[in-house]
Amino acid sequence: MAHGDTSGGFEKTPGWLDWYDGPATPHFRMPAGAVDAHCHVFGPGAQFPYAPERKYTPCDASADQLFALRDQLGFERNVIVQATCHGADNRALVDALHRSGGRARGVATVRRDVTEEQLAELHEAGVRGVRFNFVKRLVDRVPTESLGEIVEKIAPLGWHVVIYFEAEDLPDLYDFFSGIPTDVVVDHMGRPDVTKDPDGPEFGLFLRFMRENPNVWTKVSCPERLSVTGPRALDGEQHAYTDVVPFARRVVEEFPDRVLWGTDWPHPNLKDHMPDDGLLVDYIPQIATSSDLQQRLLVDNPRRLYWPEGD
Ligand SMILES: O=C(O)c1cc(C(=O)O)oc(=O)c1
Repeated sequence: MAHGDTSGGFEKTPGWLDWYDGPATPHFRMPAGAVDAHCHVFGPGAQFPYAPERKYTPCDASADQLFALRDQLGFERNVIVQATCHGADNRALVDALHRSGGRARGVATVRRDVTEEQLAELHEAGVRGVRFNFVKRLVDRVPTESLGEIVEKIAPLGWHVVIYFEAEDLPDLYDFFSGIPTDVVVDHMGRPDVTKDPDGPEFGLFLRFMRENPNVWTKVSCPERLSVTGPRALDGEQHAYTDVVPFARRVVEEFPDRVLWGTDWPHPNLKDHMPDDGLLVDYIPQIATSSDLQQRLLVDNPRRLYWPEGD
């Protein structure tokens, strides 16, 4: 089977782009102990079926393939985030965590009726957070009251909440997000429209959200998703996605202790290209321009959040 096929009788969403096979070895020298703090596993569908309520059907992307990429890129650890194509069935995630030998932590999706026993099992496997998704093309909206109940259940475990939303929805969600008492991690900088001014009101609201809420962190990830003018991380490009750089650099410099970075492998739902993950790693020094900022972004911050107990 080719790397990107989907097993178990599932048919990929038409136009699906498979993850990039044989990525370049990055030029960027990763600091020791670096964490890829946002990546996913898909299936394999034959073993871990995709959820009936999913909005897309991906190619398979297994834990072993993820760990091979980790080694190739020079990361030591992963934070694996439950992908929406698996709904609240966390079995593929938990299996990947078990296979990682302690080198991965997880962020799960749970429903309001999740039990203490189920949460304890997830914790034992290495889960340290739950993900709330507000991107309409990915999930049906869950009422914020239900999410509030979930927060009450996970807070005693010391978990945090990962939120995924688009910039235009922040004004409506601002108060709900600001009321979450645990740590909060925003996926992909709240998806700014990078054709707008980084000093303008839209990104300004996101920066204000981070300033006003010291418990809020963000992943400065996914330039390949946010970029409009590129250039793309392909064919040896060493300065990819320059249109996203001013946004990410701004966040890294103002909040150096509350930023994380991840590959987002296997890059669900990209429409126009699939990046070479080696060249995507070479984007990092454009946004974290000193070894001190790189150390915090890639090592110190993710370890504080996901391995606070130390090694
Ligand atoms: O923008 C996306 O399509 C996307 C989807 C998912 C997911 O399906 O979980 O996760 C991401 O981080 C990004």
